[in-house]
Amino acid sequence: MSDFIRQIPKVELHMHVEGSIVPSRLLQLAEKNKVSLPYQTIEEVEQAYQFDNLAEFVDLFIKTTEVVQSAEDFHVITQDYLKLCQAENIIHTEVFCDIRTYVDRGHPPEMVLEGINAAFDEQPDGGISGGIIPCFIRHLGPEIAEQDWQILKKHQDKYLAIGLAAVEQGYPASLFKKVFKEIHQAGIKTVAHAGEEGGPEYIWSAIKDAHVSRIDHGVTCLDDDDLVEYLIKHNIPLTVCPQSNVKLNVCGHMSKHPLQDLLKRGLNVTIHSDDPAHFGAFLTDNLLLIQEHCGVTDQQIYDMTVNAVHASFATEHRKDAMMAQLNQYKLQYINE
Ligand SMILES: Nc1ncnc2[nH]cnc12
Ligand SMILES: [Zn+2]
Repeated sequence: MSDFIRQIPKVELHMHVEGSIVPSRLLQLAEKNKVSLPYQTIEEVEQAYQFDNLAEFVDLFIKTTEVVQSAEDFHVITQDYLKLCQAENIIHTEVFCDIRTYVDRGHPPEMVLEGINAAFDEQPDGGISGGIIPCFIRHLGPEIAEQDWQILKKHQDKYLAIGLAAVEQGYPASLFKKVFKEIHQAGIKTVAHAGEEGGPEYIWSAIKDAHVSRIDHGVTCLDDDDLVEYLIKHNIPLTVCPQSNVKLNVCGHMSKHPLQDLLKRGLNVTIHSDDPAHFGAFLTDNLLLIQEHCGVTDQQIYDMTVNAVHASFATEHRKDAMMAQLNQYKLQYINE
């Protein structure tokens, strides 16, 4: 069964690029850039990656981003990540980043956008496709998001969409209504983390106030039948990250994850890794874990991958090519 998961072409839509920095690269960048970290060995880094909740995680996440200090560093971490994608047969990936953390440290925003894009640009024809989704850091509030938008406005050819991430509780998308209206009017697609720790009202707000094409996480939608109905009617994808939900105490053990309930209700679910290095599970691991602990079948894995192709911001032409690749696996494994 797991051969199917390892071999099927995959699509990643919810992955924060600094969350893919493996401990060895983290330590190497810290040494190169003379950043003093509270851990010296790979084991110490791994031990530090234990979290009680999202706020605690976001705090550590932002601290570890200090090791990334140049476009070349972003280039290298994205190259590392794309190599892992190749090994997992991830054929398309849309990576989150934020510019604010770096702008506040005196770096130009181009450092982030151009560093990451340089790695995508090196992909050969027919190689891994994708791009960047810069996110506002919601706990910094709407004024900072507006400043970020003024920067991002000038670089519209360098990203696929704009997102909203970081500490959710107390920071609904409604606070960012004005800036998201401007972004929407500029014809730029949006996504937002919602319903990770926050309740259904955060998801409603992401839909109504941030005009999102996808909800990142969205697992708490099950607490509101009207919301579930709305998400189904409008076919709004939920980019669900099972291992992240376990590691950040959203759902307890993986066997308690609400994934099968989301699927039974007929929601448009896709599966992703969020911060794979921090949570110890890249995309393939997440798929293996849900198969083992949530009873997810190969057919469900296939269907969620098809959902991810359609939920992506790839061109229609690229989506057709991805579907052609996926269909081969359908014939091989599902129709047998
Ligand atoms: N799981 C997550 N939720 C919100 N913001 C994040 N930034 C990195 N990982 C995140
Ligand atoms: Zn996330």
